[in-house]
Amino acid sequence: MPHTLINLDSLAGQLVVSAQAYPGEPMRDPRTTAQVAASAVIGGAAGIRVQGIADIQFTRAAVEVPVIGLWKDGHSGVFITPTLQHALSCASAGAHIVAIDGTRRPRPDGLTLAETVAGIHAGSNALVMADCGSLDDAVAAAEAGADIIGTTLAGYSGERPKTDGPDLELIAQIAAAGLDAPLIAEGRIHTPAQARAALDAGAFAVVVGTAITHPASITGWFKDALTA
Ligand SMILES: CC(=O)N[C@H](C=O)[C@@H](O)[C@H](O)[C@H](O)COP(=O)(O)O
Repeated sequence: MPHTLINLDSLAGQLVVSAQAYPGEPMRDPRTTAQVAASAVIGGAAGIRVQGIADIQFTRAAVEVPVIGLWKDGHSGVFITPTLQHALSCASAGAHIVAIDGTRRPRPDGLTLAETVAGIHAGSNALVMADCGSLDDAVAAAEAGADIIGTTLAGYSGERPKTDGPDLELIAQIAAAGLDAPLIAEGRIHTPAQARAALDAGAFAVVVGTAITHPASITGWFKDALTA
């Protein structure tokens, strides 16, 4: 099956908005996710990233832009779309791009990253975004056939420090490596200036989540500023 339903050129230099509410939160409803996603598109998002099968389905129905889908299962280790079956479910739900753990850690189903990417390409028409946590991850993920490299797990997989803002050093390192797959900067991009800096560091596109779509966190930032 071809995995070319979308043209990645539409994301070049653009903003992708991640809309995710966490288990138990008031906004944890796929209809809400889709409404937030549609609002982000009105504001100029060229793509949307959402978590969960129902969220992918509702969001696909609500927006015309490419949808990056993932399935978080667990909270530690390999938890972003951890197995091939999780990934194929995301693709079946309508994700144009399936985001998966792209680190070099062992996967719960025992498959290698290359086998997982090949399985997604063979079993769906989705592209694969490898969520990486280091330069070594990114090099390995590109070699494994990932269509897109993300810095999503920088600061979360133990290989890189958890920087206050985006890990611009890593973004620059991966961009300089000249990998075959485009690089999407993701993780702790909290201001428009940081988004710009990520592009300037060599990213192909930028994902912003919390700073646009997570009101509890944003409210906390303001509250902390008032009480500090
Ligand atoms: C590490 C992890 O689980 N990242 C998740 C991946 O989908 C999300 O919780 C993040 O919100 C997303 O990556 C966007 O990043 P930020 O919210 O920092 O802009």
